[in-house]
Amino acid sequence: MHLHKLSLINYKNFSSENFEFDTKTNCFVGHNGVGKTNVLDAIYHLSFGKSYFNPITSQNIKHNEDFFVIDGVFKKNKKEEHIVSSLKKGAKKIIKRNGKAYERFSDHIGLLPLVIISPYDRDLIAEGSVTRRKFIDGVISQSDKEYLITLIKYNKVLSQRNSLLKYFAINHTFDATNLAVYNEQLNEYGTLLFKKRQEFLDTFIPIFKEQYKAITNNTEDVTISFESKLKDQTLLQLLETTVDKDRALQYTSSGIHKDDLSFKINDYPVKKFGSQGQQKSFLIALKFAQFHFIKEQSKTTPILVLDDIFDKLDENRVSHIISLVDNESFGQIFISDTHAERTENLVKNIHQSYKIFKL
Ligand SMILES: Nc1ncnc2c1ncn2[C@@H]1O[C@H](COP(=O)(O)OP(=O)(O)OP(=O)(O)O)[C@@H](O)[C@H]1O
Repeated sequence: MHLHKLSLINYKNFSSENFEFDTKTNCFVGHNGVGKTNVLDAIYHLSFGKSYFNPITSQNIKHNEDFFVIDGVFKKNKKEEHIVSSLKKGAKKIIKRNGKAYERFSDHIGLLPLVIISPYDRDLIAEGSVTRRKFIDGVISQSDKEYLITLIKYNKVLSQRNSLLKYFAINHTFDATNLAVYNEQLNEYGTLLFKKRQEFLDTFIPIFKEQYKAITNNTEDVTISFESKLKDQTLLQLLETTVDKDRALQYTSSGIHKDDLSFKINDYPVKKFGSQGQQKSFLIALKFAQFHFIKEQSKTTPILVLDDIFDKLDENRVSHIISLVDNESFGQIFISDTHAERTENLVKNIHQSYKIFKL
């Protein structure tokens, strides 16, 4: 699968721009702030129906304009997939596949798998559990429709349960029967999601360890462990034991929306004890593992997007990583960098065919 053409109108700093891509490697080079990341983000948008960097879609309309259009032509299994995402200020975003608008954006997820490696990945280590859950959800959703649909249902019921808890508090009332309806539903969806997360990690963690070893060339013991209260009890039991707490807090304090991952190197948390280099290698291994996992599950080679790769690592490390990319298991790649010469020297080693776009 590859992205053949991309047209942007009023997307972030671009008024009107057209690209025709190489089936293998494509690089965007230029000074800081010229829009390299913005093009990569537009490509991400075509795959996920939203920006990677700015989730408030209306803010992606070019300043002083009132709409944007991202238009991409992909080739997948010898067929053309024409995806257009557009937004007019004040209206709802529309995503069309081959001329037909999606009723549910979630139907689009997984059609055009993509993995992005960007400086923002550091949030996976540095920030709270929500970024790690988003990572898990994002990886599984690209190859498991049932997971995504169940997650949407879970989140809807969760928000309804939270509204009910607020209602109880405001009106000084309580209705256990009413709450029990939501508990049952959360239990049904949450149990499935928990099981799928566990199954995912059973496959994913060994791939991650392999990738970390290949990237660092050493034998440090890296571990990812799944932290979930559902390991010891059912979600129904959990919700019943935390009911008083939930009423006091006016939100649901337990469930799969509290699951987390713990990252360790040689038994010490990466966040506190990992060197910068170790943290960067850890993140790249996570993303490469994501790539291989999705490829295996969806039987489609994801597009790989490497934003500002030199921000993460020195030139030797990047060359080493690129040498890992340099094989047939990777498909189309998009790279951004500020130095044209450095990028060209690097990409020559990936595939013989490449294109450099100077922005
Ligand atoms: N909605 C918008 N309208 C107009 N310009 C925007 C909008 N959103 C972002 N920009 C501009 O896009 C530019 C940033 O582009 P981008 O992040 O793609 O740069 P870059 O080339 O990747 O830079 P760096 O090398 O520093 O990462 C900034 O100048 C920013 O002001």
